Amino acid sequence: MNEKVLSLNDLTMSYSGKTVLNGINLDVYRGQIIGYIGPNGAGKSTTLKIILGLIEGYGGTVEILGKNIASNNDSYKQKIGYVPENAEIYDTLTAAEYLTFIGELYGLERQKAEDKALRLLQQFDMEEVFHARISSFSKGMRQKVLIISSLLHNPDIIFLDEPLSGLDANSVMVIKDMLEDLANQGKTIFYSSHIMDVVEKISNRIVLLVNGKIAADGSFDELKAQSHEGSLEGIFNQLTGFDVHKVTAENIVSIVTEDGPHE
Ligand SMILES: Nc1ncnc2c1ncn2[C@@H]1O[C@H](COP(=O)(O)OP(=O)(O)OP(=O)(O)O)[C@@H](O)[C@H]1O
Repeated sequence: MNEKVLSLNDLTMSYSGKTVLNGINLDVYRGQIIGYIGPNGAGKSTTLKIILGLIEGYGGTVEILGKNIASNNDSYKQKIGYVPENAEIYDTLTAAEYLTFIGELYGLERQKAEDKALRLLQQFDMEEVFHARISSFSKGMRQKVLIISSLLHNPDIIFLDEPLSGLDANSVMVIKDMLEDLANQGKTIFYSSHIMDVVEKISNRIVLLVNGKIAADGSFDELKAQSHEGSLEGIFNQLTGFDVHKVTAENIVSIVTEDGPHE
């Protein structure tokens, strides 16, 4: 498990002169579950999109399984899975069509992709909608389809951007256990989310990004020992210098209610 699978070296990114990533250095090892957290706009999705080859014009290097992703060989993409935060999902397709299509893109044979997709959907009690259009699905059902689509090709590294969005409590438990099992099998999980109690539970390493720089990196216990806060939520608030939640909440309520009840 000491194999380095991902290496970010002095990663930088700017949009129209505004620095978004300001020199990220990070080595990730096989079997790790990285909780990648940070305030809104910190640069988490940007990091993921660069690693996935979706954004160009960045500075520094990204190595996946020892190869620089810029060396214009896309074969590394076969080894990674991605659950994006906002997915373009082809609404007019059925779950069967969509998942088979994605499976084929990743190099699976059509029949194999379809069969695997159905068996995975069955695990979420969704086999009845295998041939229904995705446009008729609830938010949670779509999310399950997305998660399945990222796993069909048995990737080595899985990137998840807010993957539990819309999932009910039972499904959340399944996904949490599934991620742990995958990591135990040597898969590497890169997990970005704002749901601190889940990140705290599933990650064996937490990386906090603030203003495009890594502000903390360690296990939950290590971060806890450094900050003397009892929860990841508390650590997050402390390390991001946010201590005005009560005042902000009071301000919001006072603005909302300032004119009394609406007649
Ligand atoms: N295509 C773009 N053009 C211009 N600015 C962008 C673009 N994409 C992202 N940004 C800016 O880069 C910064 C980082 O965005 P990013 O989506 O990486 O943050 P994040 O940490 O994922 O935030 P969130 O927690 O809200 O999802 C933000 O200020 C955002 O406005």
